[in-house]
Amino acid sequence: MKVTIVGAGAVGASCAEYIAIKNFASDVVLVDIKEGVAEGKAMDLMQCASLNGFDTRISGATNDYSKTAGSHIVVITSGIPRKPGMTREELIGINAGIVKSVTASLLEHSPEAIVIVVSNPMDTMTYLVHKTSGLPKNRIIGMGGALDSARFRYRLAEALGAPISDVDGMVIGGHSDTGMVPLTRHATRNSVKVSEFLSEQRLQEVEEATKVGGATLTKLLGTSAWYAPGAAVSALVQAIACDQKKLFPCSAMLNGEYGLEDLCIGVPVILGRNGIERIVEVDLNADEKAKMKDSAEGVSKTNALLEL
Ligand SMILES: NC(=O)C1=CN([C@@H]2O[C@H](COP(=O)(O)OP(=O)(O)OC[C@H]3O[C@@H](n4cnc5c(N)ncnc54)[C@H](O)[C@@H]3O)[C@@H](O)[C@H]2O)C=CC1
Ligand SMILES: O=C([O-])CC(=O)C(=O)O
Repeated sequence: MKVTIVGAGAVGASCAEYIAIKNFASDVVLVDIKEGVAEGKAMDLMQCASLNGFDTRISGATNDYSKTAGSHIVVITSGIPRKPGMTREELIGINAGIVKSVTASLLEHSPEAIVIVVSNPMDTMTYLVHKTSGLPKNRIIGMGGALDSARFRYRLAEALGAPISDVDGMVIGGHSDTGMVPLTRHATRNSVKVSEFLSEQRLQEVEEATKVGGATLTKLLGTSAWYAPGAAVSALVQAIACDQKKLFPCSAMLNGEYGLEDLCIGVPVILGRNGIERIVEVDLNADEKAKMKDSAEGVSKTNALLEL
């Protein structure tokens, strides 16, 4: 199983590290436009192999896509991250051009690959890959909901005073500061609804902290986060590589599901060797449906800025 990651920056390198540590892929290729960076990070990571006990071969290439040929899964993390005070949507001007050209180069050498899009604004970048690549929709997956859900579980566990392993919860909708839809009504602590433990007000605070999870870290770090994003991407890669049939919220092209059409937005999907093997339609109440509709309007507004 060969995995290529374009963008050997913070998220790309973190993703490569988690994939290697989980030891399920034979090869990981890092590609970056900055001379020597991908080669250097690959060498540094390979020098962890004997210490961390993995056999995955990690190599790097400066803009040479011939090294990526025959990849089963390709991950796009190339592009600029936001700075404190910015929204993800403000990155569209620079990142759209990068994502479009990187996708074309990747598919030239790996026409059968499944594409995972990470660069922001992620839902719109995923839509761009759909509109420009001609790939079937099961093979284009946007990563956002897996990360947002991990942050939701972190905030729920904090509020509950419970271990994170006790908590289950999911975030759907757009991967933006205002567009996320945490499904609090469905969240549980070891099968017991979290509303049995937490007040309505505390749950609202958890939802708000979840939605601005990326912005909170960007303010603290001066750039956006990379450990949990890298871990979230590696979980999606593993689900596909190992045909796990795991359920994750991912940005998927919708054709009527959730009453939405012609946009990519976070919804629960089953991931296996064919990429998105099924979109799962959760029964939403009126409030959740309204939030999902608002979120979709926001994503569509950003999509309209693309020059397709
Ligand atoms: N979807 C999600 O949940 C998340 C998305 N992101 C997004 O991921 C992207 C990457 O973030 P970081 O890794 O923190 O940024 P970074 O700046 O550390 O790394 C980006 C890398 O992309 C490279 N790059 C730029 N243009 C390229 C091109 N044409 N070809 C190959 N490489 C190119 C840069 O040289 C750099 O090394 C950002 O757009 C960020 O907003 C970050 C975290 C989570
Ligand atoms: O916040 C950002 O810009 C990066 C990102 O998407 C996240 O960490 O959720």
